[in-house]
Amino acid sequence: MTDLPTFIAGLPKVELHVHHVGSASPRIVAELAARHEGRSPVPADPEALADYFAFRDFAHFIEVYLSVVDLIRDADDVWLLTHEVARELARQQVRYAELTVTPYSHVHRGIPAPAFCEAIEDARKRAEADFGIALRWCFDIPGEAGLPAAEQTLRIALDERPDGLISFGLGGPEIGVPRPQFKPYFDQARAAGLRSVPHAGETTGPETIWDALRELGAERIGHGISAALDPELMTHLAERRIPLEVCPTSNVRTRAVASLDEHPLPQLIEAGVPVSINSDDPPMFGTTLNDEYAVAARLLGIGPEGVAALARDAVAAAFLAPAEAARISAEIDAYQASAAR
Ligand SMILES: O=c1[nH]cnc2c1ncn2[C@@H]1O[C@H](CO)[C@@H](O)[C@H]1O
Repeated sequence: MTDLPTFIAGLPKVELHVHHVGSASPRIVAELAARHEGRSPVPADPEALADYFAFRDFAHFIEVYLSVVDLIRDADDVWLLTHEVARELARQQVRYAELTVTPYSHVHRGIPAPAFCEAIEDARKRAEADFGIALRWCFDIPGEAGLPAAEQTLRIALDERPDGLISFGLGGPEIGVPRPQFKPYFDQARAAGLRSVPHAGETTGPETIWDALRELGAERIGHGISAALDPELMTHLAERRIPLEVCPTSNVRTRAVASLDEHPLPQLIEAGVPVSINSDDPPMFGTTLNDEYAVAARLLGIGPEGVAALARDAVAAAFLAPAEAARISAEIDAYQASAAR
């Protein structure tokens, strides 16, 4: 049996909770910063960038995140970012990824919605041809921008409707951004066939998750880690098979959780809550999806068998067609069998 990091590196995976801009690697950020020389607080030097991605608290994280969003100024920047994010995911043997994109933030900075959607779609198709990875989009509302952003995100989703668009989300801070106010927008998105995947229970308690389920029709929950504080909620998630998109290192780096040893992932798994392991904003958190599987393995005390099971659980939680999900699961089975020899 190969060692666990090597096993994880070769394991076919899917990723369900990873942000477009949040995945801009130091190299891409440096390239974008150089393109718009001097008009950004974001350091172009990868070393200095590592220090720049050290967050005092969640609000500071959002502030830094938005400063990277400011680097993306035109459709070419969007294309470059998207194609490079796909390259990095494929390098980690990701076969399928649901990438969270925040169109409002880019349109708000002057990139027309049609040009933005054309750029992500073209990069998505090129990535499939170049790297063999299937990308789909979650369009999320930046919660800090409130109802005007909800309105525009819904408009872009319904008017542009890029082929890769499959879900509708809500990101940004939860504190001061109650979920029920977004119900009209999620109702319309779901009526149009988009799947509901809001963030909830990352920086606030279980009641935010209950709101996301009851008011926004959430089919999966972004993060959702505070469910561990509410046994009734964990039972509900387990019985209804509503998956949480857990991003362990993100929660520590944004200070949502004090340390990995205090991360509630083991309690969630113990309660039978469906969980997928994800990286969220990998370069910002100094991690990768492979690293997150290694963190989960350590927290759960599992080896290759358990890690392969986590990968299958993510496939089961994905908005994949059954045949495609079966194909990726079979690839995981074959890989696990060959690694065991
Ligand atoms: O871990 C996270 N939690 C919440 N929002 C996040 C996270 N990572 C990235 N964003 C993104 O930050 C944007 C700010 O406008 C939000 O749109 C959200 O998508």
